[in-house]
Amino acid sequence: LSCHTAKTVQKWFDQLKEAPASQVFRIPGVQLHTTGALMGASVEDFNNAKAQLGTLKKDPGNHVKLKIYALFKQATQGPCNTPKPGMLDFVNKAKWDAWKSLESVSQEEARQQYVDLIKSLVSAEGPAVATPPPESAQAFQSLLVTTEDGITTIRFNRPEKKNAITLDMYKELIDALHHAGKDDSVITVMTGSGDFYCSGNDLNNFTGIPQGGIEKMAKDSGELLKHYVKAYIDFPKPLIAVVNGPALGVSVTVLGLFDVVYATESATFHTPFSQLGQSPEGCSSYTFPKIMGNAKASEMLLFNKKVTATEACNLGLVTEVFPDGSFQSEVWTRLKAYAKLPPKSLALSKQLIRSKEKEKLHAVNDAEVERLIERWLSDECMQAIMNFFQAKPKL
Ligand SMILES: CCCCC/C=C/CC(=O)SCCNC(=O)CCNC(=O)[C@H](O)C(C)(C)COP(=O)(O)OP(=O)(O)OC[C@H]1O[C@@H](n2cnc3c(N)ncnc32)[C@H](O)[C@@H]1OP(=O)(O)O
Repeated sequence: LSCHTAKTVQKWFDQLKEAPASQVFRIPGVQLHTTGALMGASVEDFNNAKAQLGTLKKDPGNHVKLKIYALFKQATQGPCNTPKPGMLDFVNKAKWDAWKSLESVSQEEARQQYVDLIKSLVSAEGPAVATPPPESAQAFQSLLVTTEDGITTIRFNRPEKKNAITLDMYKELIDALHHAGKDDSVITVMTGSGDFYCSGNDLNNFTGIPQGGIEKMAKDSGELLKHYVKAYIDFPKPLIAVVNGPALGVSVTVLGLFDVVYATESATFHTPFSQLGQSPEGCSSYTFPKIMGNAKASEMLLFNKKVTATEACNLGLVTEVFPDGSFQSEVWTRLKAYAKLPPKSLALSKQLIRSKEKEKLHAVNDAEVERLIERWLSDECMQAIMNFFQAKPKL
């Protein structure tokens, strides 16, 4: 740099300080790269934090994820100058807003804040303890699946999101059910981690608009739902729901396809379809009226009536209700005894009970999915989903 005046060199350094990370400066006779080491966190710290982010075990929640996203963009690209996404593109709009809000934060400061935020998330998780999965556990992202004492247990495992079912989770559930139907267990149990059984369809499934547009998204979701419900209709062994807390939407409707439903006293059952501009699925438009009669089914499926475990038991949707305090011990003692019964006898008896209806159930599933594809494209449904996310200052 000695061949340039001090003033010129100072000007280049000033530009360099303001430059986005990784930018290359061409100065006569030299090439300078921004390294991020000028102040605050170094590029190395930043890259380490980026790598650590992928190792977090707990989902930090949408609010924090937005912050991380915005800091990352600000640190690597500087202020947001991309066009604002449309109103209905909820996820991208929220991301854009978060990035835009950091307009006045310098890239160095954003990098430092990013590193500090990731550090705080990592330390909040405590020291990493390697816990080997049980021998019979299968690897899924959002489910815990184990086989023990003749029982395959499929556990919804997104407690921080109340076990809402993402698109990938539907696929995992289909796989887990197929596997459980063929493994050497006698019965299969579905239950939830945390305080919820399941909050139904993850409403984010309908917020990002993929390539191919919303028509394709609705069609693909319809196909996925059809296969998901089919996995219950065709399930060959006794299938038991252990409803450990509130259940919503699609996690309730498929209960009509289970053989036994045990619920803890504080569980509730809610199918808010009209509220969401949607229509029933999981064969509930057929199984609910059959189980509880048209009038009671209509209260649940048309008018969003949330019922308690005891009410659901009186309606015939739930087999038995247990006190919260003894729910787990009573239910699992009973299930372990069931799993000692002769497996072939159980499977064949189930087939006798269910086979007469299979064809009908598949036809109902097809019709429900067809109606839902149309509903998902309706203004009523889009507005309802938008309301859910707008009601909360989070995604
Ligand atoms: C292939 C597609 C098939 C589609 C099949 C269609 C099915 C239809 C249905 O399933 S309809 C039912 C849809 N579910 C809902 O409408 C429930 C929406 N959620 C809620 O009403 C509430 O979150 C709650 C009552 C389940 C829990 O309320 P609570 O106040 O106790 O907790 P939070 O709201 O703070 O929830 C914690 C975080 O979990 C996120 N979350 C919960 N449920 C869902 C969901 N269904 N979809 C997306 N996200 C959900 C919530 O947003 C919080 O996240 P955050 O911490 O990041 O803010």
